[in-house]
Amino acid sequence: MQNKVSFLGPNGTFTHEAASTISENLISYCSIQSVMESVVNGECDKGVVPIENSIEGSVTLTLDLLVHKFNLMIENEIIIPINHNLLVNDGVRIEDISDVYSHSQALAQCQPFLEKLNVKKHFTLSTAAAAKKVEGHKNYAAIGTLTSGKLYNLKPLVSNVQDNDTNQTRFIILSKKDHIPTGHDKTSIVFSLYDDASSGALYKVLKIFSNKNINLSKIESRPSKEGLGSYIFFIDLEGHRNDKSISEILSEVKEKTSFFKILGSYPIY
Ligand SMILES: O=C(O)C(=O)Cc1ccccc1
Repeated sequence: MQNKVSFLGPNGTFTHEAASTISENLISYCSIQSVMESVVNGECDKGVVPIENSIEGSVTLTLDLLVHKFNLMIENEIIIPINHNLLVNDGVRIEDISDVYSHSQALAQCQPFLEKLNVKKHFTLSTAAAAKKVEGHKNYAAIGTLTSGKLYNLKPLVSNVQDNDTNQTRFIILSKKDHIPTGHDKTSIVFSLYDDASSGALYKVLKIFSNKNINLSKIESRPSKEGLGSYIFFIDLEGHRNDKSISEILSEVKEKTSFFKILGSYPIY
């Protein structure tokens, strides 16, 4: 069947909720990497993965895989509010809980609540994988969506356990191609500098954007994995890579950097 969309599953994850807003033809994969693989090998036309959360910041695995492992393009983005629930089996009281399972981002977003609970924390590949694991264990709880609670026979013992009421996550839709220009787009790029240690090296690249009045909506650095002090920079800039002015700017950035990759142009959400 055409237009299959993969997502970080199993059913009941936040990514499932995000992916449901764009398609009914969804296929669940158990890891971010396997979602990306499904698009590369043509099993699916698009894949949805989380990339950034308003409390916890970037999903670094997604960034690293896009830079180092897969040549995929960001075709669009989806932002949804995130409410976490402490999910338990029927009859379980808060004092029964010794272990809490969830995705690393979810555990981090609920840090103050979990500290008060004083429980052991365990990472799973997704929040719904945690709910699945907890089903039937009276001393375990999961952090996740109400949907995953329903799917895996758990009840929300406490709702809205995240650190902040305005918790949002940005998901990206990955494809082999990015989006055609719409007039209201942004472009995600990643690059590294010839010499991280030389003074003004990053400034010289950023100046290319500012000279042409191009607004940057995100800048973030990650280790290049080649040694301490060596970084790669992720930048989101306003405009589409097919706009003449943006394409000239990107060529200039490419010339002045030792590594350069366009992750895609797509509509601003
Ligand atoms: O595990 C999930 O449900 C996901 O979709 C990843 C995630 C985890 C926590 C917040 C947002 C997305």
